[in-house]
Amino acid sequence: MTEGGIVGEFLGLKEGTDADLLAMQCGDFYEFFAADAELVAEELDLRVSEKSSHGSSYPMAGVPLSELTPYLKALVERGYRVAVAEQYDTDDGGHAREITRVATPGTLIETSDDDARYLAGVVRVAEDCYGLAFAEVTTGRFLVTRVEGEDAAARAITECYRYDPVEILPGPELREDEDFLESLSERTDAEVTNHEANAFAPGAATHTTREQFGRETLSSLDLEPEGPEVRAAGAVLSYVEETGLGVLPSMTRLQPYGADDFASCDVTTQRNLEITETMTGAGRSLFGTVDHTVTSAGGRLLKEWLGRPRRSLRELHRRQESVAALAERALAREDLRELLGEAYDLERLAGRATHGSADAHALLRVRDSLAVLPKLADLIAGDDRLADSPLSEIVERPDREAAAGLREALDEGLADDPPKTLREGGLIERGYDAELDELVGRHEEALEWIDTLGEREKETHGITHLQVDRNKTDGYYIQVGKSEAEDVPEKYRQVKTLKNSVRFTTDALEEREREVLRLEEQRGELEYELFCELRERVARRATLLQDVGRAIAELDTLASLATHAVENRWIRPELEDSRALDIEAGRHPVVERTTEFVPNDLSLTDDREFLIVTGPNMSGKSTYMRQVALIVLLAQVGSFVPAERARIGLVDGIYTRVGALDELAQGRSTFMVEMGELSNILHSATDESLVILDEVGRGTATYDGISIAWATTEYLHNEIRAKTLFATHYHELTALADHLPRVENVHVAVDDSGDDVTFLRTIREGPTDRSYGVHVAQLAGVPDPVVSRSDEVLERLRAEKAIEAKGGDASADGGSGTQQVVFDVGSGEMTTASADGGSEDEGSMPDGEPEGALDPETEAVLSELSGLELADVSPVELMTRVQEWQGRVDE
Ligand SMILES: Nc1ncnc2c1ncn2[C@@H]1O[C@H](COP(=O)(O)OP(=O)(O)OP(=O)(O)O)[C@@H](O)[C@H]1O
Repeated sequence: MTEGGIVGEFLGLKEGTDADLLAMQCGDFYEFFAADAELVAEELDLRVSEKSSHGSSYPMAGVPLSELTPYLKALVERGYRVAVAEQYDTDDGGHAREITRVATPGTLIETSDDDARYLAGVVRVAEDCYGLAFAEVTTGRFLVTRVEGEDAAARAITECYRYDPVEILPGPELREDEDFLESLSERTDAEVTNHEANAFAPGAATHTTREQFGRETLSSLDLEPEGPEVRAAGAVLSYVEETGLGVLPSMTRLQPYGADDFASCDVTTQRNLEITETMTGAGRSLFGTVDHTVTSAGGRLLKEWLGRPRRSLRELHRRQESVAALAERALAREDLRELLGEAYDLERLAGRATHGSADAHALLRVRDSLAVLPKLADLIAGDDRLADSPLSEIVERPDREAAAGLREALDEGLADDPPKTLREGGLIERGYDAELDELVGRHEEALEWIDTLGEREKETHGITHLQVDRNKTDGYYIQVGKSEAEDVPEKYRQVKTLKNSVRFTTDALEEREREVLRLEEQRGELEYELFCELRERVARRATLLQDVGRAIAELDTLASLATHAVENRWIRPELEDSRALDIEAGRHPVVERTTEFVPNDLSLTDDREFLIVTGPNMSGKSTYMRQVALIVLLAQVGSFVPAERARIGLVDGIYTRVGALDELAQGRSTFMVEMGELSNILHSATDESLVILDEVGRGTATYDGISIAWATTEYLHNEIRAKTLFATHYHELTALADHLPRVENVHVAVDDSGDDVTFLRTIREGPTDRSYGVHVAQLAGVPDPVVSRSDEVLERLRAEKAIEAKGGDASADGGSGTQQVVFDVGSGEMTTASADGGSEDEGSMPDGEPEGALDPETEAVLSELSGLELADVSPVELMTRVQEWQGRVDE
């Protein structure tokens, strides 16, 4: 022990670690001292006591050894890194402690959370080149990728969003990059940990990676030694090792993936399309709607698929074929799902076995899950339709012979109902090990001798009130009623007198007792040894468990897609390598679940690539566009889609600009966010992409907005040639269809033949000429006088086709410099003219003579008008203001 006593030892260990908290073993407890004790007590509601050590008193809080795990979990899940120091015996007969592990969010193997918990490493080797590694310590998954190009930083962040890591290790070069770190913290909830810089060094990282995955792995996977992804991987491995987890054996397979494998679906788009979470946090995401998986691994895989649409026709056809087969065979599908429900999370169990934290029940779960595989295979083989589908490949992929061998070994080795403890016997089945059987035989024999001793003694010595029993303090004893205590034979030695009875022992009983204890101990030890052998055998088969787990997850995901397709009348889309996008009677996969949905068509072809979608507020423009994006996404996941027919040319990416609810909360201007997203799309989209734009330009003054929307349309149409749907309230844009060959107008129809306006939710060809904004204002409860006045203003605007703003005096003394401003609603152009006849803008000059000097009220109105920030006022408020100004000027 160090000089400062136990607390001194604690503080010394604490100083040597960068963990936030230290749990130090002291006998049967893990103790936290000093500030750590107070913090832990506060977080976990523990009682704080005082510990005197070397003349001072320190706060102390502790948890029993066996209960550390839940506390550790709770602390790590709250974001703390917790070091654990274990006690060992020293040569001089005392105790000392050393830190054996640091539990962090990304290395928390004890999690009971079904979601994946990735630990990520990110390095930047150049402005336009990042390497990423994502490892899941609980399952052993280990993925690496490289992102390159002008937008590499944004794409690296998108990858992080996609895997949603719980802990991120940025390379040394990223630690000062505030923009990057800020984007990371906006996009993920991960803890950021600065792991030692050396671990990211090219040489060291390559060495670590080779040590872990094998010398030849890098070349066989086509990964460049010392490349960015290898550096990220090496750092992650070194961190896992340093935190003392020892789960490294479950990380057997390095899986590189590339940008070309997947259609791009960046963070913004995933959020806009509400794939795994909704923008407001309320309602259902796409995942929440289509998830019918019955295993947690299946749920994780489905989420991953939805976030990563594919581009390979082959892979998609394979998934579609499987979904189709399962959709057709309702009974077999239900049987399959029932079987899947019997499987546990094999990937996670593999992790626990390699980590050494699997108990006998965990191994039984491995056994039972492995037993599901042949049943799944039989079920698939027993149905022609399923047997002829790629589902057979999925169940044949894992090494079934090895799986059967391991299952048998577990079946033979493990007792059916083992205790929770590992060292007290009862774990191993009889017949598994001859030595154990012999020990158990002798143990049972000795117990039998003791069990029957009472009867024998009664008979031999004629004592009626006699029984043989055992307790902790006295061990085995013969208990005789007081009235007969005098009559016991000589060999009885008294050990204790109670009120009504006396306890005795004999040499023979003592000897048997010693034998029982010795045999119990030997049996416990041997069983533990045999159990550890079994557990190691399972650990050595981690890859097999991962394969079987993956097959089960895949079947579950495919069965889930099939179930949703059947229950919601989804159809199999035709996929092709073309630019076609043809959807008949398409529906929104989430909205259709809660609304009487009106289906709509979409047709994009080589000469019709860009649709301008107009229609009143609330008519369904956004829903229509999102539904198209979601149908394409689902098709590229391999799912069926909500439509009556769909022909889909694969896209290389889906890009959206929709809303910015959450960004607003973070204090950025809506317009800045909008333009940032637009800029990203214009840089990233290609002629094979699908672009969805909702109301671009709305966040700024009208003329700027129209101009930006106009130019964006031209650029997307002329330069990029992406398939685009663009919803707008700027009717001026509909004129673009006359100028740009592949632009067409569609609108969401309403019925206004009666007094009221009815939303028909139907998409029709051509532009709309009205926006019914005033009607929506009325629906929203805007007071009647404002609504009727708005109608009047609107009528006037329609009739005159121009808003005329009478100009004020340019000079303070009311001189001659008056101007007129005219916004021509038809052309969308604004013109101004000064009173001396000079035109400041190109365009038509308004008729009429300039007015003379203005009265003060009009001047006041004009000054308010010129000071008005259009972006800050809503249309309804604007109308109210105009109404007020008109009143003041008319007087
Ligand atoms: N095809 C449809 N069938 C049934 N309901 C629909 C359909 N399309 C949209 N809706 C419903 O209409 C409402 C308005 O839709 P949406 O938000 O898409 O309108 P919008 O035209 O984009 O509105 P705004 O221009 O004000 O943003 C939503 O509540 C949606 O559920």
